[in-house]
Amino acid sequence: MKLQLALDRLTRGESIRILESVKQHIDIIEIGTGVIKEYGVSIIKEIKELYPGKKILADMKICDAGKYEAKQAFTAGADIVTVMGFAANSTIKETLQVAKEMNGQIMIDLLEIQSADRVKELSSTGADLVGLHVGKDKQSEGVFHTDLFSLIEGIPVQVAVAGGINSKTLPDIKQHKPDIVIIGSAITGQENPELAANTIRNIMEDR
Ligand SMILES: O=C(CO)[C@H](O)[C@H](O)COP(=O)(O)O
Repeated sequence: MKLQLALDRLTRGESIRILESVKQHIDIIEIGTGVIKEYGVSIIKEIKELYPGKKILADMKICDAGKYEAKQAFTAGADIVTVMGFAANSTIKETLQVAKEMNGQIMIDLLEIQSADRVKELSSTGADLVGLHVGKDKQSEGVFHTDLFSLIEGIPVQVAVAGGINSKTLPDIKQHKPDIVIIGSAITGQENPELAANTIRNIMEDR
């Protein structure tokens, strides 16, 4: 199980300060959609250069023009790029093709996808990593719940989980053995992000 730190709604300086304090606890650095919109894809390049040993996920949330936008992120140094599950199959396939050519991977964000048939269809494109995700705005109705795992049951995909996950909800989520746990605010929004990341890592590792 890998820990992905989501850098959302942060400045460049805040992102780097937090990364410096939590780097020993995390496996994947997610550069959030809003951060990329604020600074452009150059922020991907900058963070990859600062942390060459970490995988970088660029949360591009691609929903169209897949080839062009995936290329932008991979060229800047992303290892994984997100594409939305509601995008056209042609977008998914083109993004996947670029990932293969550029030695990268795509994560299909299942935000608002409610049909397992759609997940099967997505998996049949050859994509092998999906994200079960409760969006920031929808978190006011409830954060990530383990019921969401039913969406991928029996489908041969690796799974990431995201959406308001914290040290209290993680133990239940862990029982479902997700491949990647994505955590943003429960680390970046804390007074002591290092302590928060350490606590989460300890739960993940049964320490
Ligand atoms: O993709 C995202 C928002 O679209 C976030 O990265 C993801 O939801 C994790 O952040 P948080 O733990 O704060 O919910």
